[in-house]
Amino acid sequence: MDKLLIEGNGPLHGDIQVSGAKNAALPILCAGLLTAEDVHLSNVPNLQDVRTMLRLLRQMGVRAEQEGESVLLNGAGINSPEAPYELVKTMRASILVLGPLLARFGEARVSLPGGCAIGARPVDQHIKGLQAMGASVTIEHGFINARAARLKGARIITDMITVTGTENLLMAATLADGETVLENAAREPEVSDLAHLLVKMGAHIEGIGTDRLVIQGVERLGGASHTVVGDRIEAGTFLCAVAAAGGDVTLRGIDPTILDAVLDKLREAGVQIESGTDWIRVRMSGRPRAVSFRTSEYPAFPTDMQAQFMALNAVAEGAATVTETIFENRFMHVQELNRLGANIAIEGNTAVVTGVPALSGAMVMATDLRASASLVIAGLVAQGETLIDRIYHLDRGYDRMEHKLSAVGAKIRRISA
Ligand SMILES: CC(=O)N[C@H]1[C@@H](OP(=O)(O)OP(=O)(O)OC[C@H]2O[C@@H](n3ccc(=O)[nH]c3=O)[C@H](O)[C@@H]2O)O[C@H](CO)[C@@H](O)[C@@H]1O
Ligand SMILES: C=C(OP(=O)(O)O)C(=O)O
Repeated sequence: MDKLLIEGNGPLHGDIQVSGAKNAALPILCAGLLTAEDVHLSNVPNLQDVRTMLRLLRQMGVRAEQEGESVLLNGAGINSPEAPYELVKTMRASILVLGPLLARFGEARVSLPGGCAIGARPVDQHIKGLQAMGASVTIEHGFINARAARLKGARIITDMITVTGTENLLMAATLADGETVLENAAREPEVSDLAHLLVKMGAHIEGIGTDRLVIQGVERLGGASHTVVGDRIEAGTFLCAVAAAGGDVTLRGIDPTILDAVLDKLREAGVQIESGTDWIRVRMSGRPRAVSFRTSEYPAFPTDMQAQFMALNAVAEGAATVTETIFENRFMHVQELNRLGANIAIEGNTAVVTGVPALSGAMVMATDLRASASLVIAGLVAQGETLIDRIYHLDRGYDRMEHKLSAVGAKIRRISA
């Protein structure tokens, strides 16, 4: 199993190219299931989750050619509308094949994703929405079996805001008979990016970027070309790294307006931010100030940035509270940060972080994707060496992170077992 070895090494300087967003690329790859024509994608990040999704699509009979950050999909030859447990268990986003398969082929068989380190993460709202559209759904032997000769438009109000739930129902609705209204829809930029691709494929969608999506179903969708939006969470992670370690770094390939809540908190922490249409420059000297926040749905502060800000608060001046409202178990990084000398106490869904002047390197274990990122940030500022085990979590969602950080002066290297 690969590990990352980091030596705390002072400020970071230079440029970093941000990759395409994992959470946009995964639903967008699934949209390739909705058509028999070619879908050309660019800015697809080089991630384990993308490789897993391509494997899953190929197994169903999709032709998927990948060259660098471009992917060409063709779903003319799909012969098996099924997502097996072996792939779903490694990547929960596999559930995103359910809506497109059912809408285009009238049937789908998708392994139920299990819980994961950050919470139980049920998919009841995906199922409820498809049932409202006339699907018959049974759950047997760990699989969701869904059937519908043709889905029918419906008005669907999900019990909570769900990102992949909105994406699954949106994709299903594009080929349904009649109008679907998705109330309480997720407004995350990655949902909008998917919707923009669907429109290019011939879908009729109104309300993109709002919490009410209105979709007029069409008989079929065609091919399209699309560039995946930049990854705001990857960008946010590098911003936190500079905020903690100090330095002057410009991130390229990222729209700053989709990071408003994160940039606000960084400014509050004392970080200097400048930005243009597709870049963000971050400058920091001295110790950050601790910042309190609570996670919430977009456009508020993202849960996927909570762990990285916890690492930043760990070395900040003062104390702050961090409240996690999206997932019931997303504080697994706290124990590991404390192994590095942080002072963090958990009270229910709130963590109280009292900043310390310095962390000290140690052996730590990554427990999930963003927990891994928080340990990398902590390792960059800790005195001495930090060895992070189980970085397969990091590889799911970061494109060559150690290369990008080395290029701006970090002492970080992968140790392959
Ligand atoms: C691939 C992808 O895009 N992953 C993102 C997506 O995950 P994901 O789409 O899985 O997260 P959701 O938005 O669905 O989850 C939000 C909350 O709703 C609950 N819930 C959700 C669906 C459902 O049917 N029933 C239910 O109870 C979840 O357990 C969670 O507590 O949004 C999360 C919240 O921004 C991010 O952290 C993930 O990075
Ligand atoms: C929780 C995340 O991803 P996933 O939904 O793929 O597990 C994440 O990107 O932080």
